Amino acid sequence: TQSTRPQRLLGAVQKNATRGDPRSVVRAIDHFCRHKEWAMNVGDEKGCILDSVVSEVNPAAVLELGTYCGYSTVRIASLLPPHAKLITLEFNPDFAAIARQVIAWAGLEEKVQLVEGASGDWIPKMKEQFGVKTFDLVFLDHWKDRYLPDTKLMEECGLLRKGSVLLADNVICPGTPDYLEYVRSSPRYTSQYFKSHLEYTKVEDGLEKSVFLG
Ligand SMILES: CNc1ncnc2c1ncn2[C@@H]1O[C@H](/C=C/CNC(=O)c2cc(-c3ccc(F)cc3)cc(O)c2O)[C@H](F)[C@H]1O
Ligand SMILES: [Mg+2]
Repeated sequence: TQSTRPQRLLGAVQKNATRGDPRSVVRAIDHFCRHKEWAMNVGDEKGCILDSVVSEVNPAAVLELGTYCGYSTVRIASLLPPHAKLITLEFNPDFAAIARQVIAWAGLEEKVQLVEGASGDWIPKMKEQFGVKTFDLVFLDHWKDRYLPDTKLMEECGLLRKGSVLLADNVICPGTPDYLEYVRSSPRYTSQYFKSHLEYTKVEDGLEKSVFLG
């Protein structure tokens, strides 16, 4: 039977990356996506911006919406201080299964909790289920029309504190117009656009960094 693209991406990691070496896992995925098959990972160019924001925030609690194959999960988790935790939500069981193996190959299982389910169902349960108070950093990279409703849900559930950072992928391509309008016009956020390119292409895209003001 035919393999799927995520399965072939995992194969490239197992073939070309060193177990326990997150950077080699990131490099193997980027090489696969640039030279073999494009896939919707945040990629190396936007990934450097992601890395700099993670390092600046130095978060103890991170939420990622949309794990896919775990590329950004590995990038973020590899930069976390000891005892910091990354919770990543993925509702497609096939993607979740691949991501678990990518995260394991990187040796980052201790820092990552992959939750199989929908953000809308799990965001309201974060406190009771995972003992989370608030998130220091949220990386949004799931369905683009869900960025805004899920942000409002996180606000309502008290998961954001003064200074919490939201970092959103794809605000230009495919685009998240309602989310962008909201974080840029709301007095409760200060927003900054990091211009870049759609992963592995020359098409414009970028990340929006929004700090919640409480
Ligand atoms: C809605 N709640 C969810 N809860 C848990 N997991 C979820 C939820 N929603 C989706 N997922 C999960 O999160 C992932 C979804 C990622 C979506 N990403 C994109 O579409 C996306 C698209 C492009 C793109 C650009 C140009 C072009 F020509 C073609 C594609 C580039 C990008 O960087 C992207 O991130 C996963 F697939 C889904 O199961
Ligand atoms: Mg993306």
